[in-house]
Order: sequence, then C-alpha cells, then structure tokens
Amino acid sequence: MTVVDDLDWTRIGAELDAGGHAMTGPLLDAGTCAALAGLYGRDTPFRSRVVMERHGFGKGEYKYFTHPLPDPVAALRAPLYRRLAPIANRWAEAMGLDTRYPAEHAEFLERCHAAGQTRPTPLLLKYGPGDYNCLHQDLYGETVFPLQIAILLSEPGSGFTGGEFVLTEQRPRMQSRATVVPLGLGEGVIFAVDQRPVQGSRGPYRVRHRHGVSPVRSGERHTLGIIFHDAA
Ligand SMILES: O=C(O)CCC(=O)C(=O)O
Ligand SMILES: [Fe+2]
Repeated sequence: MTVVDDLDWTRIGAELDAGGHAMTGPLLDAGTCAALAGLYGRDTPFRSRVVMERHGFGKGEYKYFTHPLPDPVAALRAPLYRRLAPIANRWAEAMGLDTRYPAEHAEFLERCHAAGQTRPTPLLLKYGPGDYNCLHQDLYGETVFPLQIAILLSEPGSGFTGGEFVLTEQRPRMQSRATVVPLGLGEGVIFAVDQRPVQGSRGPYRVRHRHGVSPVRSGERHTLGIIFHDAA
C-alpha cells in the first residue's frame, strides 16, 4: 500500500466524472512539502527553468525535473497513473475515442517515447506577490494522458494569500464556468488536462478544461505538478 492507495478512489472517480476535478485530501506531509519547495533554488535535479512572463504564460517561474525524478515525485507518478488509467479509459470510451491507456505508467511512457516525447514533465512552480498562471492546458505532443495533478506545497493563509487554483469548463456553444479549488498544504487536485465526457439528456457530449492560478496577494506559493505524458 502506498499513500496513493489510501486515497478515497471511489469519491475521486465520482467527482472527476461529475466535474472534471477532485481534491485528494492530504497527500504529502509538511516536511516533504518544505523539502520539495526547498529544491527550487538548486540546479539539480532539474532540466530547465521557465520564466513565465517571457512567454506570456503569466508571472512567476517553474522548473522541469530531470531523471532520476526525486523520490516523492517518482513515488507518486506511477501509483497515481495506475489509479487514473481506468478513469482515462472510461472517458475515452464515453467520448467515442479509440485511444486506450495501458495499466502501468512504464508502458504508457514507452508510447510517449516512441512518439518522440522523451523529456520528463513533472515540475515545481514558484509564485511571489503579484504572480499568477494564465489559464492553459499542459499538452506536450500528440500523446496525452487526460488527467494530471497539482499539489500545493505552501500553507494557505500563513504562507501566502490569493493564488487560488482555478479550473474552467467550456461547454459546447456556451460560456466558460470557473471553479476555485481550495487546496490545503500538501493536498492535490486531480483534474482534466483537456477534454472530458458529460452525460447530457440527449446523449454524451464533450467539454474542454483549462487551469491556472489567480494572482498571489502576499507571500510565496510553491506547487508540484505531475503530468503523466512526457514532452517532445
Ligand atoms: O500552481 C498551480 O497550482 C498550477 C500549476 C500547473 O499549472 C500545473 O501543475 O500544471
Ligand atoms: Fe499547468
């Protein structure tokens, strides 16, 4: 059993189906959160640093991890994938898509690598006062796993204010709806990368999601993002 297996997967599956996102409850303890956030200032174990303002992505910065992924990240990625693959397959079937996801993450990564997506995508993000993350989708090539997780490494209130995780849902021919996800320290939100099926009264249809972070008002906010496809 890992901490991942201890999560309430019945509730998480139902909430993902109903709204495209689910909070995990506590996933990392305060010491692990502080240790991960503390890696940010170091050169290793990262492959690149992105200053969001330079790309119009928002304000703040992030770093992509390189191999070998540090323990908490590696220890979460495969077990989370194993729990999410059946949900991803259910969604693909409901949307009439041919894609099916293998049971194990290692096998899915082989598919990414065969498609030329070889660079790891887990990342650490850092936001200070006034920083924010524009609404976006983390697509890094043709091969996409449809769910991802962001874990809050800072304490809301005492560590930072503002900086809320936001998820939008765009229904066909309708305006977007935004949801603010009130994460606690060490808590994750699992959410749809892009498309998700919704059961309408006249049959299933697809909605599209985007996610971002509202401006931080004070303090410093760190997050760990785990994306299951690798990047081109
Ligand atoms: O900082 C956040 O809460 C969101 C980070 C993000 O965009 C991601 O993990 O993909
Ligand atoms: Fe993202």
